[in-house]
Amino acid sequence: MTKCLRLLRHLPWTTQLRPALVQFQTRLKYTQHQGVKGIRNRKSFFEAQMQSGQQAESEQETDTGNGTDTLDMRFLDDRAYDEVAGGAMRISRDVATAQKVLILQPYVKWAAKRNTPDDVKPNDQLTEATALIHSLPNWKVVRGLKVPLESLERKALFGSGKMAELKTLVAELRQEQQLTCLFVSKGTLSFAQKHFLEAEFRLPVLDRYSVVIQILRLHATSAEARLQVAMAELPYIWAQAKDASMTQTRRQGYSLTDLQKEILRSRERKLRAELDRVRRQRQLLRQKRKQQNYPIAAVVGYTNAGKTSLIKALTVEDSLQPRNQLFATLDVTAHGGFLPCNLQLIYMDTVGFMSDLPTNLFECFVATLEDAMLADIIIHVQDLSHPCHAAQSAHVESTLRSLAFSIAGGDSTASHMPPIINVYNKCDLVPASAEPTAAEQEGSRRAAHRISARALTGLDPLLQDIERQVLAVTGRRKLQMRVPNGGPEMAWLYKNAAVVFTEADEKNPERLLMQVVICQRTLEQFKRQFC
Ligand SMILES: Nc1nc2c(ncn2[C@@H]2O[C@H](COP(=O)(O)OP(=O)(O)OP(=O)(O)O)[C@@H](O)[C@H]2O)c(=O)[nH]1
Ligand SMILES: [Mg+2]
Repeated sequence: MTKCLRLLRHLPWTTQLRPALVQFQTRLKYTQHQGVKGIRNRKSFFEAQMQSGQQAESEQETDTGNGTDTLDMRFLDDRAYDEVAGGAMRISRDVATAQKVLILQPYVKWAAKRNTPDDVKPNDQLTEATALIHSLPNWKVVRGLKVPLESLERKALFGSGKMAELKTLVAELRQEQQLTCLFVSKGTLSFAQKHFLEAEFRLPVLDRYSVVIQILRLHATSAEARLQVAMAELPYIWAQAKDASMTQTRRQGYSLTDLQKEILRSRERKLRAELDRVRRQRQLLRQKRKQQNYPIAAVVGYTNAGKTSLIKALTVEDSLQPRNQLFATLDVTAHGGFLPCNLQLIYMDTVGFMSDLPTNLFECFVATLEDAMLADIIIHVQDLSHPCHAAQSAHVESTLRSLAFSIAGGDSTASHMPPIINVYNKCDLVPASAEPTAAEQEGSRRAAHRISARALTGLDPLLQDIERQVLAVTGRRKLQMRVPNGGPEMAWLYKNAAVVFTEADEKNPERLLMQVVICQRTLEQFKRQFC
């Protein structure tokens, strides 16, 4: 069986062949939370290593416990905290509650007239706001409106004429369609703005921060993701409370008592302690992967660009479920795949980025994104069919740069970014004959692979490029070696290097020609042992 597999892998690597291969290969997945599942048939080996690693860590650091599986999550379910959070976010933790939403997309009139490719138009903002609401089950958009404004900072947000118009509309929608809340699609509304609008409309008013938190709460199923989302809620609550106390709204309903402040502080302390534990756990896993010497490719990109779909296409991993929802992936998971040269590679799936969100919302996910920044290469997946493609990729690139900067401890000279491979996904949705858009012109300057993760097109050249970059960055080389046929050298190379192909030596039938991909360290080991 193993021989058969090897033979199969020596055949040219084509997308058509891949599904057939998959039936034979046991592709296993590693996740932070379910323990390490390793790659190919090395699961038990990797798990044994993990256990010994965990033991070593708990021997060294007795206060760290036994990893994320034993995280104490009970404190997350805290009614007193939920009340405080609900007061700030205007929405309960219960995501199952049906909501009928009116979306108001405010935009600054003069800014909307600018016409650079990186500018997101109000129409596109409204589409993104609608997608946010549709990411929550049982939430329906009753109507979406763009509202031109002079500035987004006024306390009333809208002028008096606009306000009267909106009030009439809200009253109508309440009667006809049982409207339950308003979503003002702006990063955060100040407490004063929210309070004022709620008094006028007599309905709860949500901003982007609170809607995104609600989506994250829904999609966070693993222990780590739940901790991170819980942490992401706190800066928002503190900011709202600070704003409320400045506007002296004790009488108006939202200010924190000393007891509530203590509830928040103690929750923050516990969350920090648990997240530190998660971080150490991640570092340990990174070390293990380094020891295993598997090259790692982090797949990053704007939310819904198709990161999970691409990994699924490259690894043919059945368990991966791409979903047409924003922030579908909240856990960094690793998936084993093969490069054309037969080298095993780990693809890391990551949480998607989104613009117009306060940075502290994503600060909590930095620990997971660190994995991406410390990978050997980054694959930046972009949705070419999206009208704001250029703005989205510019946002991802600048976030990556600032992540690299913060990981380097704020030292710009030390900040390091792995090589980036740009991938334009969803090409099946872009008419081939269409005039090149601004985004595409931008792309031709930056050399990107045009693929469709759904239609499985363009993947072979992409894999070739990934291979080229991985070999270069990890110092691996392709070598032709002549070894005794069936000898220990051959077995050693199969075990420790990636064998691209083998063929009998025509001049000497007792010898075998092996093309292998090998790193310098492994080559030295080989020489020590056999030469
Ligand atoms: N038409 C088309 N749809 C695609 C393609 N790739 C992905 N999709 C769809 O786009 C949606 C999002 O795909 P995902 O792979 O979940 O995107 P993601 O980047 O992982 O999203 P998040 O995890 O939410 O950040 C799904 O409905 C996919 O089926 C493609 O090449 N063509
Ligand atoms: Mg995903």
